[in-house]
Amino acid sequence: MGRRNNRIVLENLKVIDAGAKGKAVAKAPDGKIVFISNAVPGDTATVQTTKKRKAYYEGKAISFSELSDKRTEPVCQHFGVCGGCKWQNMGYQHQLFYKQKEVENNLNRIGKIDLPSILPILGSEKTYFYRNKMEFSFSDNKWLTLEQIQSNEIIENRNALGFHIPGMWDKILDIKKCHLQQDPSNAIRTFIKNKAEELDLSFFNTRKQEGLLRTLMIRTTSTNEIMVLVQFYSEDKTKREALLNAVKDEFPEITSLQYVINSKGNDTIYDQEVHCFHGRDHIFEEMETLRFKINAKSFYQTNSEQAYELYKVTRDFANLKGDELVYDLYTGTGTIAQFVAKNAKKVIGIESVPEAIEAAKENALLNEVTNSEFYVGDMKNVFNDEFINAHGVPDVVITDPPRDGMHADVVSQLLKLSPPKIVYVSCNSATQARDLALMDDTYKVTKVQPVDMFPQTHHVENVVLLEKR
Ligand SMILES: C[S@@+](CC[C@H](N)C(=O)[O-])C[C@H]1O[C@@H](n2cnc3c(N)ncnc32)[C@H](O)[C@@H]1O
Repeated sequence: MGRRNNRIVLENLKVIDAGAKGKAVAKAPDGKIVFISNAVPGDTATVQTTKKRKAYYEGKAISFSELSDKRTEPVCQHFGVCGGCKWQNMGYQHQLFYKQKEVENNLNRIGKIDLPSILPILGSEKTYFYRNKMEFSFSDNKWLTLEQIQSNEIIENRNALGFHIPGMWDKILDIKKCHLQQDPSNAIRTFIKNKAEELDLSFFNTRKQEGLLRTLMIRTTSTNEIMVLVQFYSEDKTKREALLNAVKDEFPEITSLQYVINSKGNDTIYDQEVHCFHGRDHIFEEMETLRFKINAKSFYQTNSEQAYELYKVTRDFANLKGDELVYDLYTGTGTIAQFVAKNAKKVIGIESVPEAIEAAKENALLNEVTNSEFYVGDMKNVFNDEFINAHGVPDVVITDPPRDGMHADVVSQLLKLSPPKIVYVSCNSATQARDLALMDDTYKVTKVQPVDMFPQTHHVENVVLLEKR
């Protein structure tokens, strides 16, 4: 162990695993665990620590004496600076291995429950260009790389259109090409940046809260529809129209060109009026025989192809016969509810975002799904005895909570109702494991299927079937 700049340098650590938040894992000579960014299991790395805690260190690999055979060349020029695809330097089969392992570890270590053998993770056919939604920020305070700073070159144009540097709210990495969204996403972003500069539209400065252009959202669908939304800080009709007309003329394939004027302190558009500049105010995504109308504020799973795989697993696990009352908790825009509706007597979706419930109802009408109902509210308040008395005791519950998992009151209510089957879809197997442990006396886990929705990242979805003991 050596010391440099008051930080500990740990030399020649063998990286043995990939851990939480996608960090590589090694053991320090003093026995503590070291979580390392920028390394791959199988590497031998010298690590500079950035954080020291009682049981572990956090740090960054600064050199390697041995490179892992699990490594692969990252395709993206922004890898290592952009926080988006931290596992791009690891082969996809190895990414899948560590995702599967994370699910197994969480269910075993946190859940401490009897498990069936966990089904092999469903990998994604597309490992790049799989996202249907990207959001970029404009900034007049571009992040400079170490090379740019060291070159002493005077950089006059500090405009950027890209992503926040991890942990830095006011620094934006100027993205040249992102490998996550299909064409023409990159072409649209590049055109908008260049055109904005040509037309002299100022880029936002978050600290000073100045500048005209704030954010850009691009949504694409598997049916090749495109939505583009530009967020401005203030109204300058001449400049706004000049930019949006140029975008419309350059990309006639855009289905929906919209804008927002948002002068408040943060970028979220959810409390803002969205104006349609050209085309429709929505696009359509399709899944099997269903069509989903998506507007600028709608939630839709960001990997459409893998969402279809996830929903198929959910439907298989539910194994509906047609006479069941199904509850779809945390229904979002009601996509799972509508996906399983034709196999059920009735489906009831509950969700806290009112706009999502409006969209769920609209999509159900559009899809002629007549046996679904949707209700809005916080789950722990809505999913109560009064609601059950009014709507009936479920035969099957599908639950797909956010990363925090289910509120303890929701778990208690599930146990009280104890439907024969619960299908638990989760984007965080650690909180899922916690909830499964709470239900273990009443429910046996009979199937577990991890699904990869986000290649090149450590994130993994997991579907579990619980059957009443
Ligand atoms: C992981 S998403 C699932 C969405 C949906 N099942 C789908 O596949 O598109 C979780 C959903 O839970 C909703 N949500 C979060 N907290 C909630 C709460 N306390 N009560 C009800 N819904 C909540 C979110 O708005 C989000 O739509």
